[in-house]
Amino acid sequence: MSDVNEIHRFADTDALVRAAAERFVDAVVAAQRSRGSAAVVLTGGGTGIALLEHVRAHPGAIDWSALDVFFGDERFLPTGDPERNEVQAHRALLDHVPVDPARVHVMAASDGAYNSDPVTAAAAYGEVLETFGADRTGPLFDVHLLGMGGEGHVNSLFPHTDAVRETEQLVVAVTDSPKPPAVRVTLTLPALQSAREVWLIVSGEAKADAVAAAVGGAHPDEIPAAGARGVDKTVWLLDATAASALPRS
Ligand SMILES: O=C(O)[C@H](O)[C@@H](O)[C@H](O)[C@H](O)COP(=O)(O)O
Repeated sequence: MSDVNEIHRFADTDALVRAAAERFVDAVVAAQRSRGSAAVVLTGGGTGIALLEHVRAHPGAIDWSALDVFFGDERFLPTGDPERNEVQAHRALLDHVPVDPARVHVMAASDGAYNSDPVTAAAAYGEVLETFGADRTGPLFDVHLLGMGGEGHVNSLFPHTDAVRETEQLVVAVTDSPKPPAVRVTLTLPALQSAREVWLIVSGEAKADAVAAAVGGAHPDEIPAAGARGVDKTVWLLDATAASALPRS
């Protein structure tokens, strides 16, 4: 796991999303060229979905048939609910590109296979990751995208919760998320730390203090984003306001 934070600042949210999307296309293409295929983890939230919309308009040379798509967290809601992260990701990008549906690994819906039980749904997604990892050499994912909340949450890992303290399981259920909806399924810090590169794409003044705390090495129990570290790289992509509490250098 790399201790180095790479920090990139952009004038505003539009410039941030555009740059993050271009970087995402380049990273996918590079992984496909060097390893034959790429594995990415998508995130919900404003910047994460805006990035996908930009990739849809500017897909570069991505080979959609050689891409595995995972989700960092999911809002445990019925199939097709517009608040589900995978539904938003499909609308923003996945419905519009020739991705292999068998390689889009969605988390179960609350009316799906697991009898409305998020714990079983989380365990099932953990098995999906284990099976995927068993066939792969090197880190599980090439890029794990993340947004971040004002109190430093990433995926559905909120401060001072069992989920952020998880050290064994790759996926857990959350039943009392402070950000609605309350019930969610989320990748844990050990899963995040199984990505070659973790990218935190953050915009807005309300997040500036948490950005500075995470970059400054806060404890993940206080600021979960501080535990979001890639094997090779941790990349912060920030707009000017989100970067405003960082030291100038
Ligand atoms: O399901 C979700 O809501 C997320 O995956 C969550 O972790 C999100 O990425 C952050 O809350 C940032 O969201 P914004 O970019 O909208 O602030």
